[in-house]
Amino acid sequence: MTGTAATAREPLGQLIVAERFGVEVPTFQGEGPSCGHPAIFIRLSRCNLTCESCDTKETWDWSRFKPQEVSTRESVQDLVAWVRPSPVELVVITGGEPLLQQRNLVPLVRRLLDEGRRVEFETNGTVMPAPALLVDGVRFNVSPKLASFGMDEAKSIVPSVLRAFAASGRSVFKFVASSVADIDRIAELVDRHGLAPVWVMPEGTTVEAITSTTRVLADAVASRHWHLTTRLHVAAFADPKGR
Ligand SMILES: Nc1nc2[nH]cc(C(=O)O)c2c(=O)[nH]1
Ligand code: SF4
Ligand SMILES: [Mg+2]
Repeated sequence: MTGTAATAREPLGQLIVAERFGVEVPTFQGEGPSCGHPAIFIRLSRCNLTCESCDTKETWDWSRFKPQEVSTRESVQDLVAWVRPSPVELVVITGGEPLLQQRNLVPLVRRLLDEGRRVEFETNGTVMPAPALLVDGVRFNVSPKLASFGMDEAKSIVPSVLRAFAASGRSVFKFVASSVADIDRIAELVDRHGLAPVWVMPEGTTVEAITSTTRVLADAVASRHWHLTTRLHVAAFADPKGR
């Protein structure tokens, strides 16, 4: 069994969490428009996609991981209390696919915003966001997965959802790329679905891979007047796990 979506059956007010970090050991948002900004991370378990190049398979690949061993149920209240002592303004909610649990994210996000935080979601762009999440203080870093990333685009490209994110005015589109051919594919998707602003991030989990892929992509990204991001946490920390 892989890629199991968990939604309606979870007890109200609880989230299935894979890991959380950035309070006890501080870190930065490593990717996208807030790259370099101090950030706290809540990584939710479960995904509706099964990308071959996924670097967080512990959130969904039940052929390799046991869900009970790689996730815990945590209440909204406990997560808010965990964040509270930190001076860091930005809370990043990632996964997996965090919007699979959006019913229980609404109260979490509301309380974080009430306490003066800003929230960014890292989402794969296949799940329609609830109107209650489309509010000031929330941004969506929408990362549609390409066939070259090992995902069937018939599943990963959902035009109605991409258009809703684009229309929200609260989204950026952050594509992972490893070749100039990927940049051409991104351009087709961007034109077809009216996606903006566009960010491109090199694929890679080592400094060497990210550096060499950045060199491969940079001219093609710059010539389209798109944004380029790195994966700062990979370069910044000797052990980027939990950072
Ligand atoms: N520092 C840091 N920044 C990140 N931005 C997006 C992340 C993710 O795994 O979604 C991530 C992450 O895992 N660590
Ligand atoms: S959408 Fe993201 S979390 Fe889900 S399988 Fe693909 S890379 Fe992994
Ligand atoms: Mg990551």
